[in-house]
Amino acid sequence: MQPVVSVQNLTKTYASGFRALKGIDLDIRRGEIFALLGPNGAGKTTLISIICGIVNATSGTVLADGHDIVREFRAARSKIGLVPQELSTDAFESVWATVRFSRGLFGKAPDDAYLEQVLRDLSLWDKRDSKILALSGGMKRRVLIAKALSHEPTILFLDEPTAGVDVELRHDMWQMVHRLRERGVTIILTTHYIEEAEEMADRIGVINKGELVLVEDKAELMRKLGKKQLVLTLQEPLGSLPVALRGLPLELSPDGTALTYTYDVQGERTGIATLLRQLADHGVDFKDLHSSESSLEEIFVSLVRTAREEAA
Ligand SMILES: Nc1ncnc2c1ncn2[C@@H]1O[C@H](COP(=O)(O)OP(=O)(O)OP(=O)(O)O)[C@@H](O)[C@H]1O
Repeated sequence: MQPVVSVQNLTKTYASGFRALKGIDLDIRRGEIFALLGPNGAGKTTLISIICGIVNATSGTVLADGHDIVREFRAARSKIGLVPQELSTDAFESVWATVRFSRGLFGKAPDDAYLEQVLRDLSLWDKRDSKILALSGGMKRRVLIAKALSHEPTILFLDEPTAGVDVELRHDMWQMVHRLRERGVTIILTTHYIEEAEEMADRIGVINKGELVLVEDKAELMRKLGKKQLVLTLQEPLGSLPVALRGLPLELSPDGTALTYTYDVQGERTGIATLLRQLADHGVDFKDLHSSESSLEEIFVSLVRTAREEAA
């Protein structure tokens, strides 16, 4: 099946000379929920802003539902809904007027029944006559989503949808995303949160320093992320790892006082019992032991490293 969004060799260098995107190739499958994950400044917003026609690319091409986003801008844009991070709408208008106006901008014939359904799905129907100005932050976020859906897009971008929102809105948002997917809408969201990607996405792309370092099915990625570490603080510093222990996923800290053992949480055996036995056999005593899960940062570092090694 043809991808619904096709990004080829996309680069962006800002006027400052900063290279925000360094040759991105990415195909989004029709009907999937795709999460773009990356640390601050990785290039997520730049990438989706280019696809949505808000920022010009320096080079490369993007097709949205088969339309070139530059040569066939209107056709491409009409397929796309964008929920930005911040609200930039006329604060003095009512919710209803805002969504009707948004729909009109895309040249769509009025369809009040459709818009009513969108507002009801977002628990905004009761607020339809309220001025945006008078709404709470969470309600304003809902208006952003309603606006993005007003012209019945087939591709919906959500930029950091749940950053700073309360539990109820987060829950509603996730439900809405699943409902839209059932209707065949493709959803692309950016996030800092592994949990959010884990909860929602079919596939995950990791972007770092303007490069797409990995695109993978969620299940596969979660398997890779499922690493835990056991840190042992030693009684006596070690000059080096005993030879017999070198085959294990063990790392000695530079000062020789701690050993870090990395294991796969989803593996059948953690190997910890064997590790402890072998340490005892080789006279390595420890005074403290604690376990930790890999932090998002460590995951990124390890993913970047893996991607580089595979490319080499
Ligand atoms: N107009 C601009 N001029 C110069 N540099 C910019 C401009 N817009 C963004 N950048 C830089 O490009 C890089 C990528 O920014 P972008 O907003 O795409 O990142 P992001 O992954 O969305 O980050 P965040 O999660 O913080 O929103 C950042 O280092 C940012 O400072």
